[in-house]
Amino acid sequence: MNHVLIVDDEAEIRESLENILREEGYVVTTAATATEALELLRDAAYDVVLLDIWLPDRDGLDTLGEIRQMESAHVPEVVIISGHGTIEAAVKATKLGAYDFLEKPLSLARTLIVLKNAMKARQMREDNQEFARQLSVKGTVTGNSVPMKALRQQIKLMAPTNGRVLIFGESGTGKELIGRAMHEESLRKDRVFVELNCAAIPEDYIETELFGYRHGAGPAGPGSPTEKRGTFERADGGTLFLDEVGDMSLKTQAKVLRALDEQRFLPVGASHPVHVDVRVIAATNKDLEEEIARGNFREDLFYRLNVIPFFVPPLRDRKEDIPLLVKEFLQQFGQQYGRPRMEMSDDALAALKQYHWPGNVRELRNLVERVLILNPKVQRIEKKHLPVLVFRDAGKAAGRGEEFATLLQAREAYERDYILKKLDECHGNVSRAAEGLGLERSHLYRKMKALGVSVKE
Ligand SMILES: Nc1ncnc2c1ncn2[C@@H]1O[C@H](COP(=O)(O)OP(=O)(O)OP(=O)(O)O)[C@@H](O)[C@H]1O
Repeated sequence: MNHVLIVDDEAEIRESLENILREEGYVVTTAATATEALELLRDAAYDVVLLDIWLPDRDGLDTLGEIRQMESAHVPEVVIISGHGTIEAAVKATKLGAYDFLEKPLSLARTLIVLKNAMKARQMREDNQEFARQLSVKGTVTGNSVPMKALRQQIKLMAPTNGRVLIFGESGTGKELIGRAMHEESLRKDRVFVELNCAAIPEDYIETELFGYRHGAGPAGPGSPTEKRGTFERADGGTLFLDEVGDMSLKTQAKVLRALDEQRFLPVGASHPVHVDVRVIAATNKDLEEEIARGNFREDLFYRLNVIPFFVPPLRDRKEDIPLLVKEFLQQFGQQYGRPRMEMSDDALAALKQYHWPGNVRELRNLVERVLILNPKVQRIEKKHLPVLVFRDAGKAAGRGEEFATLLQAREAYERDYILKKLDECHGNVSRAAEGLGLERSHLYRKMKALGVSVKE
């Protein structure tokens, strides 16, 4: 929670701010233009953006608008920097959602205070989102296809036991939802459900995330606490959901194995072990047996986690679930956006069944939300309201070409294809694909999620 992006065309301001903020312990990146800034924001998560309202290439308010429209989990707080004569615009910007504004020449004291408060606001928003997410995902596992009915039965049967479950399935198929459903039907339902996505965390941090640290042995940063409880400790008495478990290093796997066997572990820098009572539910989109053969995953850990295997098929193999899922999402978002009784035409549903859904149910859910937002006056969603992407599989037969409405759409489609191609070359190995693309593995992972790309088994 300390990543700042400074966007200003004056090199002097960029450099002096960068030096000061670095000294204060922030991680700082700079950009001279709005285009450069938007590019950076699409590739990595920032907490606060200090945005000059007067930039050579783009209007500051437009840029602010674009930032606010980014995928919600990544939207940073924006602090506007304004010069003389642009205060009015800065005030307007705060009305449009900017957190605050700073006036040039910058006062060091005020800049630091505003930045600190913006960081706090960003943290609070994240906590609230997590809380809202926890409430909103309490839904049921929807679907009337044979495999989904079987899965629901399996959940009922296994939930009350303490057995470890390993859930296999592509990204976005509903593995976490199934993990939560298991928790809610278990004897631990009144205790916590803690999720850790092993692929979204840089390798260096996984151990401290899992086991926590003591006596200041954690990563340094402004206001970093001297100790932190890891996910194992926070999940005590409840369920720990380890997502993308195949993405842990062999070293971390050895520690997890020991923690599972002994139900105790040593936080980094601690001298005494912590005892816990945790039920672990793990999930993976990789073929772990193949990873074992390649020497990337420990066989003993695999058997420890895989007491009861669950297989969630990709959405393209159970397209009969689409109408029910759409109905459920229309109801969810209809309620959220104050538009009850939303529906979708049979034509549109048929078109959705033509598409191959590489991002699975997550992609379908995102699509329903996007269509709802982009068509504020519509109560019945027709085929013409669906994004072009859906028609790509059906090609010209559907009467829509490869036209994209915006540059962003075209770019996303291109990025998506390129990432898929790289992943294919690397046999679905995200780490190697990231290397080939010149990205951090965790960045590629976030990008894949945003673009609805999943690794094929
Ligand atoms: N059967 C379902 N019924 C209702 N909603 C679903 C279903 N499956 C998935 N979803 C929704 O789709 C989204 C993605 O699901 P989830 O996060 O559980 O997938 P995942 O397989 O864990 O993905 P990843 O591997 O990328 O973490 C969530 O919003 C979830 O609520």
